[in-house]
Amino acid sequence: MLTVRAPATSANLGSGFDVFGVALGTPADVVRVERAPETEISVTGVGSQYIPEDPAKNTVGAVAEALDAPARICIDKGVRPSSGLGSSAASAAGAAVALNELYDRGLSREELVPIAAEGEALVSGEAHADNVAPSLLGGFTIVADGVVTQVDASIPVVACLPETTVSTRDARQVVPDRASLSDVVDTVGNAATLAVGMTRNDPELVGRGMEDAIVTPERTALIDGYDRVREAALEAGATGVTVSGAGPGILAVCYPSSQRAVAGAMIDAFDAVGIESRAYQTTVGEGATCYHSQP
Ligand SMILES: Nc1ncnc2c1ncn2[C@@H]1O[C@H](COP(=O)(O)OP(=O)(O)OP(=O)(O)O)[C@@H](O)[C@H]1O
Ligand SMILES: N[C@@H](CCO)C(=O)O
Repeated sequence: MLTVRAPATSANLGSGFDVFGVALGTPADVVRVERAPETEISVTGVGSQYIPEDPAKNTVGAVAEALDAPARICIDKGVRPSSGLGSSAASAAGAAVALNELYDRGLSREELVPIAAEGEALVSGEAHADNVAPSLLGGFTIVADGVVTQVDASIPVVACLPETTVSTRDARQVVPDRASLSDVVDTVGNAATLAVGMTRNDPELVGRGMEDAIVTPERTALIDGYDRVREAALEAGATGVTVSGAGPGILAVCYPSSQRAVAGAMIDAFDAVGIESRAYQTTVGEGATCYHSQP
């Protein structure tokens, strides 16, 4: 039995739609695998009742198929599905690392990115890799034209998850297919600012660079309480706030000294509109870790 911990991730970061992603210190999925004649999947943990165990419908089934690596796969979900924290991607990334090891396929983490992205194609209709890349590689990742660039980063964040859910498939329907030149110019400027901020571990630059006037405004309309939560986080000291992935999770960047206040303000703001939520106070962290192996 071989065990892999694969972290939650936050994709887009506002200005980097389908391009940027970060690995989060917490939460994470734990994926255990052992060789079997055919793939069998069992799922426990947060939201497991909503996750299919049929290999044709689970992201890890798509990964086992792509690696030609049938296995008994146990997923212990720490990342709630349809939350915006890359739940489907965490399982896929964990399975990719575990099965690559189990079957001695010898693929690098970069080579596993398109394989894990097959799982995303299964659930959202598109093999976008902006969640699987940081879950596999850690830190901050840029996926551009199929090529992944990674930098280690250590930025404090608060990921606040309301009890509501938004499916990525639905949230992709509201993405506009056109943008004005001035919005594109602003977004390029913000994305560049954010990327430099990651290389400098600078929460101010990262927070400022998350602004986006193209995709995010359409997505926030799907999240009850978004404007109130964003305002509350900024007032409590966040340097930037945006939708995490396809939502409904909301990501705030901050300095360590204001992390606790930001988390409390976000929970209170959701509470004020009658929505329960939980906040992860964490930092941009490591990629999937293979931490236990037994014969
Ligand atoms: N191993 C898995 N883990 C989680 N969800 C899975 C898994 N396999 C299939 N799914 C399905 O994928 C959907 C959740 O994926 P979705 O992309 O909508 O959410 P997410 O991964 O939490 O969010 P985001 O990609 O916005 O960060 C659910 O319908 C769920 O049943
Ligand atoms: N880039 C993807 C991430 C969510 O899986 C989206 O926003 O649709």
